[in-house]
Amino acid sequence: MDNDIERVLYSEETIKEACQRLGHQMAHDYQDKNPIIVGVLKGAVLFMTDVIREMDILAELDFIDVSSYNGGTASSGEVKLVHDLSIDVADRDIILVEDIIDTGRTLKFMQDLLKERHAHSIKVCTLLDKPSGRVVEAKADYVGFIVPNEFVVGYGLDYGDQYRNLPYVGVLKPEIYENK
Ligand SMILES: O=P(O)(O)OC[C@H]1O[C@H](OP(=O)(O)OP(=O)(O)O)[C@H](O)[C@@H]1O
Ligand code: HPA
Ligand SMILES: [Mg+2]
Repeated sequence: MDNDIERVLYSEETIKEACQRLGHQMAHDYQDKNPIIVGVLKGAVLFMTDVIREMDILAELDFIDVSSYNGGTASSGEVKLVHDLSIDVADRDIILVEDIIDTGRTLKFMQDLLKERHAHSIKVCTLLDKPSGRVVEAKADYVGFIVPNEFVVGYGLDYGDQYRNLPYVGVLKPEIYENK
């Protein structure tokens, strides 16, 4: 798989340092709040499991699966709820954990859903933020790295459901997805 990567953006070690920084920041902010930490399937799973282990606080975990890329490199524009939460979020403090915010459509969909269900507070932690991709207004409260306007894979991020198991984040060679 490494041959398909044009260049590594964030190494395993760099990602680990980001998980420690973000985890400690959130643990400080959520001391005694017992938040529900919601991982956004599938892409955020690796980041979620690493960052929560840096958080020495009481917290519950849940997962949600929303999809809009269908394995491609561009948002379909339509976000679908594939797998819903299992915990009632009413009156609870929620931390949404994402791998990347690009157009912002996925995040806005989830924030609207949580507001409809009367969550007490909603904050967002993302490993990667691609502000150049925004189509809708969407902002994260805890950000690992700002990425350039390129399609990245690895550490949970996919192209065609592949590359998620790369231990680093890298830029996919355009020839892999061009003319597909
Ligand atoms: O800001 P956006 O343009 O909405 O893109 C960000 C979302 O897109 C990707 O998920 P995807 O829909 O590919 O599902 P996956 O996590 O299962 O790969 C990524 O994991 C984010 O959840
Ligand atoms: N890589 C993988 N999945 C994504 C990206 C990306 O750059 N942007 C939105 N979903
Ligand atoms: Mg994806």
